[in-house]
Amino acid sequence: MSGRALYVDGVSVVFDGFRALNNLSFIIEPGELRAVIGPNGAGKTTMMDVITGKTKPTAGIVKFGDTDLTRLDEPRIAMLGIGRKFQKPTVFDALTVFENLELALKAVRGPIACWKWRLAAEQRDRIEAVLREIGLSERGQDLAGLLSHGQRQWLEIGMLLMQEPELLLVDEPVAGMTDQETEHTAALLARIAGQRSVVVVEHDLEFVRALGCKVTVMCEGTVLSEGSIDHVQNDPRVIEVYLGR
Ligand SMILES: Nc1ncnc2c1ncn2[C@@H]1O[C@H](COP(=O)(O)OP(=O)(O)OP(=O)(O)O)[C@@H](O)[C@H]1O
Repeated sequence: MSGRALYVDGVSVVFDGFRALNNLSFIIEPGELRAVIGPNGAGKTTMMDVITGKTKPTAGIVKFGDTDLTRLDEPRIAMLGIGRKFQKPTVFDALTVFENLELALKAVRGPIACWKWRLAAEQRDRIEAVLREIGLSERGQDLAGLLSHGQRQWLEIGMLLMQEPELLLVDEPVAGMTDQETEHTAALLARIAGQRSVVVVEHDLEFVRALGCKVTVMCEGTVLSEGSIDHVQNDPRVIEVYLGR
């Protein structure tokens, strides 16, 4: 897999004297799937805000390949191929599943290109490929409003995939999902990583185990532990601040 690695090195974020991130460092390799866990207030959301340009670090380096992300604003970072999925899906209920994906494709093309927009065969194929990837091939012509909670989350992941991100940040994807939907989501994220890097922030440890990837444990704005799920679950420091409570 060619592609860019994400380097976060010595990053601190200080809000009114409070250190939300404190010398945070990690590397995400191209095509890697990584889970990030940690107690409330550990700095997970702030870490994603720094990568996407919503928050500027007080100190440290954030690079995507050779590009310094700290110098770019949010739209420029998105255009570089860094996508973010928030917890709450933002799909359009009154449109079909297919139309939602079509809209995500148009969003990439920009307003002028959309003016003359015609859905070429190539783009139709791309939408159908994403429908297969997210497991919604049978639901393409259904209104998004008819989807289950889990299916809506997968559709939103599909909408991000239409933009062909190189790095996808996913915030608590399985909150409120059934066990079966959770399993499906783990398989989906494991499948879509490889062609792109995927960072998943999640509290559900069974889901994290199902992802079968390296886990970073954050606490008080920094990395407390890193390794396989078995490694971090047996790390006494992790047990003390996170698992043992
Ligand atoms: N804009 C802000 N101004 C001041 N403090 C902030 C701001 N944003 C976050 N914080 C604080 O920074 C700390 C880290 O918050 P963050 O939301 O990144 O943690 P988290 O790990 O995502 O938590 P959770 O699991 O609850 O979502 C928290 O103590 C929070 O109150």
